[in-house]
Amino acid sequence: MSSRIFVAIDTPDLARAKALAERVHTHVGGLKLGLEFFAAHGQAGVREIAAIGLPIFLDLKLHDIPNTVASAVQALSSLKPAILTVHAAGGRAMMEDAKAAAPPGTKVVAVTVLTSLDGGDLADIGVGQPDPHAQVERLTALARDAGLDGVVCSGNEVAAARKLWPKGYFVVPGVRPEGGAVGDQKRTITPRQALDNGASVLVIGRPITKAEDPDAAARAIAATL
Ligand SMILES: O=c1ccn([C@@H]2O[C@H](COP(=O)(O)O)[C@@H](O)[C@H]2O)c(=O)[nH]1
Repeated sequence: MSSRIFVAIDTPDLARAKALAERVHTHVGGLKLGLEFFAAHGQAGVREIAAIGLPIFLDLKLHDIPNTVASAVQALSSLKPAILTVHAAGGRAMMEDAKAAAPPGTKVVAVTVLTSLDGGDLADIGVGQPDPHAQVERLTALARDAGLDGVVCSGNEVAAARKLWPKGYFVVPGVRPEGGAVGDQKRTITPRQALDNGASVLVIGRPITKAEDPDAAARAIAATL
């Protein structure tokens, strides 16, 4: 079950990223690199982390017009990430073009509603339906119809999303061990509950990377699965 964990290596420090990845790599199934790391080290940095030998989840959350996103996906293709993210809010055509530009073997998944947002935040940005649950369902159906591989949502919505898309691939961040500090996350869930609700993979960052002993933290979480 530890193979269902992708650790979010969120740091702009390449040496620290490598050290963290090396420490946890035998206890997890993959490594997630996002904006913080990519802005600092680009494709060369991704290749260095990929050399450790685990699948790479490139979480760049692309969101632009279809032509720009498709070109960006094409420019990233030689990295052959296992998973690549776009924002579902970019619309159907953007998602269709992103998938068409991705290399075979890369799962393109759409972020529905960020796990750091709640209903109040959705109202602030003018989402007509300020209920994260309903918005996740709406964007899951759109991503499915656009031919993507799956979506990113919180563990609170994943059961409903999977009902709409039984064969979808569901990536769940905002995961916290029982009693863990939530930080900026607003829609959290425990690792066990997320899997029970239908997550395909879990994204876990700070509960592992900020722990005094990251490998012990990863092992302890894996033991709850
Ligand atoms: O809705 C989303 C989409 C992506 N993320 C990313 O997952 C990790 C979570 O890190 P934690 O330290 O476990 O909170 C982080 O890299 C986010 O960019 C997300 O949290 N929510």
